[in-house]
Amino acid sequence: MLCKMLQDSSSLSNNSYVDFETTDDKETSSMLIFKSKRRTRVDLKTQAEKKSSSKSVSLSISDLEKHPTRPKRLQDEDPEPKKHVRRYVPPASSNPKFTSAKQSTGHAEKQTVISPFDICTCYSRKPLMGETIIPARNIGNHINTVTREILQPGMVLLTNYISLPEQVNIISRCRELGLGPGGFHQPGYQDGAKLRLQTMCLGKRWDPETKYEEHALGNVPKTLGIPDEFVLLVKKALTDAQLLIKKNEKLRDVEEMLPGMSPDVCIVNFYTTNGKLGLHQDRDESKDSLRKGLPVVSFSVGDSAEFLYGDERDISKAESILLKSGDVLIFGGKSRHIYHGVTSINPNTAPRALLKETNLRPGRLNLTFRQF
Ligand SMILES: O=C(O)CCC(=O)C(=O)O
Ligand SMILES: [Fe+2]
Repeated sequence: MLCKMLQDSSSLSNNSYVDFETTDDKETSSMLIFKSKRRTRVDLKTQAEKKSSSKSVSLSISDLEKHPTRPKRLQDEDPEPKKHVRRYVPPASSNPKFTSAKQSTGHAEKQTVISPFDICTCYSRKPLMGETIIPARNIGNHINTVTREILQPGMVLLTNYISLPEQVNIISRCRELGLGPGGFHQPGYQDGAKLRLQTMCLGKRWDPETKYEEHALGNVPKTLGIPDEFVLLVKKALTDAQLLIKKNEKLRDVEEMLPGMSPDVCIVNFYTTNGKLGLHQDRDESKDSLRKGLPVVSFSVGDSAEFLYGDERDISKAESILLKSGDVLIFGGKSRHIYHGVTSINPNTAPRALLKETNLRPGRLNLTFRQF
């Protein structure tokens, strides 16, 4: 393979670089060939090495001919033992965002492997038998009590609603699903613009460009459904929000202000500490769902976030709230069409006990549930 690339690089002018990527079933390597008058320098990097330091070796053409495969020296110099990284190679699809890009470069077959985004820094474990987790309400010295607040008609904030074991389970399920087919990826638009977060869909698929159009998603792998325990938690939160409204407002039918719903869409977002999401409306669901004001139910886990909402797409007129780990925000009925977005993630604000249990990366996991 190396010789083939070098032959191909013979067409290169001097002092020029060419970047090859090769993939075998174990790892992806990138090869940067720098050609000058006398020598050809080859930089070999695995994906992991690409992120840290690169290795390069300067060899003449004759040296290289002695090393028809990856030079031994480079293999021996690996500073760390290789970690096993599960990689997903998506099938070619009509959707450019998911294309695995087996492109013919004219020099070598180039195949881009999309490494799934891992929301945890290393393997997170489930508690062992008999091992106790600090309950969510006893993190630190203060008690985190559940509060329920109506922010405006149809919009309810339940703070500290999701218990610590439930948050641990959310992270572990999302991590597992996020590493598999159809898992976390950085979504974007056809023009190349990208959202500043990682996302995946459970249940029905949504994409910022193609929305819910199934045919536009080509042969992207089908995702798993929404875990049952997530659905139960959404329904419980909705019932509690409705009870709060019922108690506060003299209404004959609470459904008029906040209807119930059965989620069939869950968009999971992961924001690293510089992640954000501009003001937008969630209005890609079916006409019927939007007309009835079927609510969006949002779970926050990890670092807290500055969340803006308002009736106009104008940051200066928007209200701001802090969404913390374990909070549930619901907006339906008259609030279903609010503009909303995330302006910042507050680093180092995730509960310590949660990080200890899960090794969640710095950042915030957000799940929004809707009924299409
Ligand atoms: O992260 C959040 O709190 C909001 C996410 C959101 O608005 C969306 O996914 O549409
Ligand atoms: Fe949204």
